[in-house]
Amino acid sequence: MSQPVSPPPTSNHLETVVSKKREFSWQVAANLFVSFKYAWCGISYAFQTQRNFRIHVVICVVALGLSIFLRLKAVEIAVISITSGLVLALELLNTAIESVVDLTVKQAYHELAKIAKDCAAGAVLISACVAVLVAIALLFPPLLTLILSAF
Ligand SMILES: Nc1ncnc2c1ncn2[C@@H]1O[C@H](COP(=O)(O)OP(=O)(O)OP(=O)(O)O)[C@@H](O)[C@H]1O
Repeated sequence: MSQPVSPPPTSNHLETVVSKKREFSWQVAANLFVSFKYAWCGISYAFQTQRNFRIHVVICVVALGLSIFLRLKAVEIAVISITSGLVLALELLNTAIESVVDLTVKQAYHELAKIAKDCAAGAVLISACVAVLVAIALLFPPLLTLILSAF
């Protein structure tokens, strides 16, 4: 049994949505500086409320600090920065998705809410595993050399 599907939007409908300058938004940032302020609010919220985000921030700072201390090549520091930044960015998106899901279903159980949250958490997990592998591959050899040279 096929489910009823709504017809695709007409080009006229799309023009209406696009031309009305985000009429569904409660507020739109007035300028670039205000946009940065809201972005910082999001980062600050995640840091205060998400234990995993705090852990990832600490690990990223340690990894970047070590890569500078161990005088890694610029390209290696860039790779560690990219993988670290990806973890933090996905953690923020995970928090955003959690909030939207909670806003939508509140405390009710819904299979689609579970899929959305589980997939968002999975994205963070994959990026974190890749970041750890990259950090081990790039930091471990010079770290081992440094430790062995101390004895
Ligand atoms: N409304 C819901 N309906 C169905 N399952 C839910 C719902 N809310 C949460 N869950 C399940 O509980 C799990 C944990 O929910 P939570 O909101 O803490 O997300 P989380 O991704 O684990 O959070 P964090 O990233 O902070 O650890 C989700 O991954 C999901 O499997």
